[in-house]
Amino acid sequence: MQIPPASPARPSRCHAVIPSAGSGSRLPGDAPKQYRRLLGESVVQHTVRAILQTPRIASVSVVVQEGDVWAADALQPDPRLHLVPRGGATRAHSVLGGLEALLDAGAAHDDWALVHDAARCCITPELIDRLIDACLPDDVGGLLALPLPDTLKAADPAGRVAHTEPREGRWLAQTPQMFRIGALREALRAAIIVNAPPTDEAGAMERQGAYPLLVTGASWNFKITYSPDLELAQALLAARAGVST
Ligand SMILES: Nc1ccn([C@@H]2O[C@H](COP(=O)(O)OP(=O)(O)OP(=O)(O)O)[C@@H](O)[C@H]2O)c(=O)n1
Ligand SMILES: C[C@](O)(CO)[C@H](O)COP(=O)(O)O
Repeated sequence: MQIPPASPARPSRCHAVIPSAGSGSRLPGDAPKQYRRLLGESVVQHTVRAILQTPRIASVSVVVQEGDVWAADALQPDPRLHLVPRGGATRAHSVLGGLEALLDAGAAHDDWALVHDAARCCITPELIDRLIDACLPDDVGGLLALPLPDTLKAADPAGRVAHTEPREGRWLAQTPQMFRIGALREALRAAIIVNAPPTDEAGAMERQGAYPLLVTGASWNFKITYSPDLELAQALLAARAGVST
């Protein structure tokens, strides 16, 4: 991979990092969920297409496990797209592998990384632009997220309600999550070294004392996690494309 040089118009570039190295244990099948097919294309191909349709994204790194047998077939070649076989034990390890590959390829420490789950294939260029617009002028960066829409219950071990949690000020984290590459790499390294890999990039930054910006996302930017999510994603993508399923 080689990163194109920065230009005077765009001194800090935006790079997408797509962790695509998970096993999808909550959605068992012939292949990990990011390689399941929707409307004849892989989940990750739908994700990558939306990102490539965002002109401000300079490069897209899809992070896969070494020896991944599905990725090459699952993605259509594009000059801005790179396969990075540096997936790790957790999502945080995979993202760290992607950031290190970007730096090795010539990205600058103060370029931005937009980390986006391969499994959130209903993302749109408009949402990505919303995040970039909000974060570019910010010192820290931030993430797409949604204010909690429902009443929140805490469960006891018997599966009964222990109590109702307050929902004011609670948000559901989505992706992309946008931070400076150098700062995010240090934050992920620091968390991993003490065996506390966070489940998202904002979590790593929070451990460093930062306060990431919450930028309103969309309910349809959901993560494919369980089997019905595949059907929902297919229906949504089909409706957008004007085809029947
Ligand atoms: N070691 C890992 C684990 C996850 N991911 C990626 O992180 C994203 C979000 O993670 P999640 O939905 O939890 O995926 P999985 O870990 O694959 O699913 P599960 O937790 O059900 O096993 C997915 O695109 C997944 O491929 C990754 O790149 N490397
Ligand atoms: C990053 C994330 O999508 C934010 O909601 C999520 O945490 C990733 O999934 P995981 O199941 O926590 O690995």
